Amino acid sequence: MLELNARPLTPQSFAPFGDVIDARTADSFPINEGRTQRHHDIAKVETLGDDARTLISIFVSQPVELPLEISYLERHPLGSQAFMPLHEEHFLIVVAPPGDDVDPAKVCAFFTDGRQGVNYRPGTWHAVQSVLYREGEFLVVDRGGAGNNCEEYPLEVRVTLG
Ligand SMILES: NC(=O)N[C@@H](O)C(=O)O
Ligand code: NI
Repeated sequence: MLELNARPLTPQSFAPFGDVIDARTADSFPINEGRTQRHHDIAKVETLGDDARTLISIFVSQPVELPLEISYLERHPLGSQAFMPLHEEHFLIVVAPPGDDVDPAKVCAFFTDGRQGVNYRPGTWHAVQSVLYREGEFLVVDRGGAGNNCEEYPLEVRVTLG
């Protein structure tokens, strides 16, 4: 069993896996006569393969128990997948870099601060959505279309916090 202690999510630490979606760290500029600040082009949505299209969905998730014990990671080779909390929910992230095999030494675990979302780039191995403490509601942007866009990799991981 791989044991990991989750650490705070930062754009730099998450860079090998995708983007952190956070108004506080994005480039922004005023629009709408100054009434709105546009936090611009925060994450790269990618949809690959036949009949690819972008999906917008909402996930309502029940909280996970801690320590989080998972038995597999998954990846979406044909598209990115973004999760943005709608009510400042905190969630756990377990990721490994894209590739056909997962090197346990490269598996990382993070926790978010409520203001952060993530966008997994295509092929990033990750645990399924794991909200902490209370039911969570997330806006999800990912890829629809032909082909298999969800592959699993068996891996036993236990994640603790703090
Ligand atoms: N299956 C699904 O839509 N969600 C997963 O990909 C996930 O990462 O939670
Ligand atoms: Ni996924």
